[in-house]
Amino acid sequence: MNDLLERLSDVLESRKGADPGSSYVAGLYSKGLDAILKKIGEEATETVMAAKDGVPEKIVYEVADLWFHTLVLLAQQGLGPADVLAELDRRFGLSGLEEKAGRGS
Ligand SMILES: N=c1c2ncn([C@@H]3O[C@H](COP(=O)(O)OP(=O)(O)OP(=O)(O)O)[C@@H](O)[C@H]3O)c2ncn1[C@@H]1O[C@H](COP(=O)(O)O)[C@@H](O)[C@H]1O
Repeated sequence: MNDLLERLSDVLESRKGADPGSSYVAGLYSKGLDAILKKIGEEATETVMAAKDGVPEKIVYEVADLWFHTLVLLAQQGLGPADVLAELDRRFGLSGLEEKAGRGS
């Protein structure tokens, strides 16, 4: 589970240059950055609507779609989940909460 984002990211990387008709991700890459950004906008809106509905399963489903499409964006930009996790880790370290949680050195 811990390395799921990395494994998924590897799959997204492997779709680069693949036949656009062979996979959803390859098709999205072939449409370009604007198409990826449009999907992120749509999934963000669907997440908002799910939260307004207040159905937990719907929220999880839509957030998964949103996370997935942001991972596609990162891959398309030559980035990956490790870059985002490093930034979150940096902020967590800055907050001082890391030491309180017993993780600090
Ligand atoms: N996790 C996902 C994943 N989450 C969501 N989606 C796709 O994202 C789209 C979500 O868009 P919508 O909800 O708007 O549904 P839609 O109307 O079908 O969307 P469009 O086709 O119109 O864009 C759907 O087509 C989903 O199939 C995903 N497609 C792929 N993955 C993962 O990515 C890997 C590679 O996928 P392929 O490139 O398809 O092999 C797979 O092994 C999966 O693990």
